[in-house]
Amino acid sequence: MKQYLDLCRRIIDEGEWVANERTGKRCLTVINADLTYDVSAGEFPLVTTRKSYWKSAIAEIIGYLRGYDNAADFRALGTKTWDANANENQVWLNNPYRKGEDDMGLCYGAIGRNFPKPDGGSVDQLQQIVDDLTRGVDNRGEIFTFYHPGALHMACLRPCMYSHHFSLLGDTLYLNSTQRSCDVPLGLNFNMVQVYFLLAIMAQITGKKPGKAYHKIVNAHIYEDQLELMRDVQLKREPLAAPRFKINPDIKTLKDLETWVTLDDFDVEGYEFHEPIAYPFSV
Ligand SMILES: Nc1nc(=O)c2c([nH]1)NC[C@@H]1CN(c3ccc(C(=O)N[C@@H](CCC(=O)O)C(=O)O)cc3)CN21
Ligand SMILES: O=c1ccn([C@H]2C[C@H](O)[C@@H](COP(=O)(O)O)O2)c(=O)[nH]1
Repeated sequence: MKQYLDLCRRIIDEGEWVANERTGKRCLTVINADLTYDVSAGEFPLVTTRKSYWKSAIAEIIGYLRGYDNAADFRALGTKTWDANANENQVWLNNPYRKGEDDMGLCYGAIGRNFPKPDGGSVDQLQQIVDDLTRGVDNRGEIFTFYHPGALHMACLRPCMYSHHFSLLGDTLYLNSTQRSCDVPLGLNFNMVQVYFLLAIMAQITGKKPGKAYHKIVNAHIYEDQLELMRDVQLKREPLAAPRFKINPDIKTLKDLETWVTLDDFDVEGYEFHEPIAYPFSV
């Protein structure tokens, strides 16, 4: 939580204004931030200086792991966070590749679990990583990437957290996640939870101990219409004690995650938080 507040403060103190063509808004921006979550110590990085809808964040990442490409599937899992990008952005609505209502196109898991090979066919990166880690193998390239430069024009949005690289030291699993673009008031509140979750769940389904997760952010920004709420409301509040994150121990395989798991299989204990803040969202 301190890391998060420090980054928010740094953007306000040192950020530069950058015009963004896609959203038509200006963003106060810094380049490069490195956050670390000690999953072995159970340091769950949940924001306490406003109410965080952490179940939405978990639903998003489970949808990515399942390879969903449709906002309706995300809604069925428990989050509406993809509705606007799938259905309200005019550039995407005009895109000939859009397959109709709720389609998100080739983004995140839809490409990551079915990554096209130049010599034909496709690769399921996640299945390969799970198989390797389960056998105790880290080939120094256990990378789950969503970034395919030749397919970006076929998606409603380019992936923001676009690479997750897993490593084994003995039976301890580590994760390095990279994010190219970060909406700090809204997106990062979810992305921190997602990086923690990804290491915790991958350790559980591969039979490893979780170590640390390292989260690199390249472009970290606050949109102009979010600035006042961040500076004058959220940053005036004192953070509260970190809660604990619980995963149903019956989740043992990737298949379990793909088939029967719901948000009821996750819980947060001891979550104390300040009043909700409704930040504006830019489509
Ligand atoms: N501008 C922008 N920021 C993002 O963070 C973002 C995108 N676009 N597009 C793709 C996904 C969708 N994400 C989203 C979308 C909406 C919320 C949001 O509205 N959050 C509210 C309410 C959440 C809820 O009720 O479930 C919040 O207060 O956190 C958060 C992340 C993250 N990503
Ligand atoms: O997981 C996510 C997904 C998206 N975001 C934010 C970062 C940007 O504000 C927008 C994406 O816009 P681009 O023009 O494609 O950079 O969404 C996030 O923070 N986290």
